[in-house]
Amino acid sequence: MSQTTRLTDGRKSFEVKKYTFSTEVIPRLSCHDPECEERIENGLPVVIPDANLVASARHWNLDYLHDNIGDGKFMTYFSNSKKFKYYDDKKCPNIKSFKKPMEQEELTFDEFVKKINKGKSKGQRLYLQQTLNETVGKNIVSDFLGFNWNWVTAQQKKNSFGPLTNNMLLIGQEGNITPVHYDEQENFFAQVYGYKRFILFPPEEFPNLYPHPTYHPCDRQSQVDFDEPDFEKFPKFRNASGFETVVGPGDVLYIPIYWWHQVESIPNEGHTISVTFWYKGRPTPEKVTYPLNAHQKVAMMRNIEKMIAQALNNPDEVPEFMQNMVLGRYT
Ligand SMILES: CC[C@@H](CC(=O)C(=O)O)C(=O)O
Ligand SMILES: [Zn+2]
Repeated sequence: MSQTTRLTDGRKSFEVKKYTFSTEVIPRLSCHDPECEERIENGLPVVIPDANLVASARHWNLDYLHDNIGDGKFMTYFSNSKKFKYYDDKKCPNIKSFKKPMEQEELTFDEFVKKINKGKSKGQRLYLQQTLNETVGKNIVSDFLGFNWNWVTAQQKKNSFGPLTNNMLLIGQEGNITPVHYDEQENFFAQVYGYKRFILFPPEEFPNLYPHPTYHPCDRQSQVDFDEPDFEKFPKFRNASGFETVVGPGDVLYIPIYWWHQVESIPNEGHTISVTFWYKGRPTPEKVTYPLNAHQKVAMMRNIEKMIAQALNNPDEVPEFMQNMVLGRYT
């Protein structure tokens, strides 16, 4: 059994897997604490235990959702391992050798619950990840309208976030892992039921986490397997250093745009229910100030990669082109 370490959500403590990198604890601050506001304003992660963002959903569990969520379809991912590494279906043709790390299917909630029980016997794991939409039943609509929109909208405004893009409902089995990746949106992650471990890395850690190329189906995902890191291929991963926490029912974690995160439904703690609040990033400032910060540089690298891939008009030519451009020349 690999080494373990202990983490707490401020109420319970959990034994979790110890990885090769060091981490610091993400601060847990009241929404009334000026430091909490400052961290959000400065694009730093913070756990907020008392925002009551999804207090109106505190009664959500699988039975209640099953009886009230309606007969809509829910995107569900299937994995034969604990990992659910996201991929963009539209980019699969770019990498001929790409093997999908998981399967996906749209299920009714009833089918989802039935498959969870059936999957257990076949060693298959499920992860429901669906944007909440108008198909949900009236009780869920009422719970949704009861979210603390005053608080989260005030955060959006005072931090000049862009529009709310969506609220995704996430229902995972204990032990499920979303491998480390970054998103191009601001996120107030609300934990409704169960416990999730979050490991975060700032955008500055880009060189240590080796994301797939932008045209790859796993764009924004790290190539490094935290369980069996290939230090030959990814030597700088030895320098990785992050932050972590556990979120429990009622907690909100602010995940700043471009911050890497790995999410684990803590083993043996039952299933998890979460709701994301994703917002477009702040508008690009009129006047650029120097030096550029890390996430501006990530955005630049992404744009350059996309431009080169488009200009070459052949993903297979990009690796050689990029290597010819930098190897041995920028030492
Ligand atoms: C999308 C799944 C993931 C959350 C996440 O990556 C995010 O909210 O950005 C998780 O909870 O497993
Ligand atoms: Zn994410």
